[in-house]
Amino acid sequence: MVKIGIVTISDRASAGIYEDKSGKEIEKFLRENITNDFEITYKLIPDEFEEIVKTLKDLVNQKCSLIITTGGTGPAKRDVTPEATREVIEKELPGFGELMRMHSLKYVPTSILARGIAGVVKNSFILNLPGSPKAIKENLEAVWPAIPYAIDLIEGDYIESPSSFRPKKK
Ligand SMILES: Nc1ncnc2c1ncn2[C@@H]1O[C@H](COP(=O)(O)OP(=O)(O)OP(=O)(O)O)[C@@H](O)[C@H]1O
Ligand SMILES: Nc1nc2c(c(=O)[nH]1)N[C@H]1C(S)=C(S)[C@@H](COP(=O)(O)O)O[C@H]1N2
Repeated sequence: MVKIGIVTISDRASAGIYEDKSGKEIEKFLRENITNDFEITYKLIPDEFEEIVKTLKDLVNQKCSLIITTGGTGPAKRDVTPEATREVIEKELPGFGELMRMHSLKYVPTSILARGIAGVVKNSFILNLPGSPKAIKENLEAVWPAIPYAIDLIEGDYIESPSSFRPKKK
């Protein structure tokens, strides 16, 4: 079974001030784009560096092949998701952040403020998305096609997804 972690990082959603719509948007996207069975571990935490690091490490140790975070990627004082992610990953994959920002400019000029990164550690691929619910699909539609193959390369679970791309083996 494919294991996936969804981590919503939001002071206000984690305090119950508003409902976490962004985590639900990630789940919706995955259900629409993955055709084999998968199970989701969901976490809702505040913008606290140590808590983010611990949550990501726990999901890596639980062998989640894909871990998607939402929130805490901007320039505000409490936005520390990229820093916490960098603390956990072994290799950064800069193309994902570059493409997400380039693609998001079509939707909103302030997408230049997002600092989300992607990277790999052990058999896990970690991706940061912005916090706004509408940003989820806008970013995932750009980078999703390369994610299942990236997970193949780190020997994670095999994700079946007609909307993804795998280079043909020679
Ligand atoms: N998980 C979420 N669910 C629903 N709406 C969200 C979520 N995260 C962010 N938003 C919305 O997107 C807007 C911009 O996101 P941003 O990450 O700046 O929120 P924020 O103000 O930093 O949230 P917080 O204080 O909870 O960390 C927020 O004002 C909020 O309306
Ligand atoms: N596609 C897309 N990207 C987006 C947005 C959006 O609405 N759509 N919001 C932007 C805004 S306003 C901010 S501040 C940054 C960082 O958001 P975060 O701090 O919630 O992670 O993401 C940006 N990227």
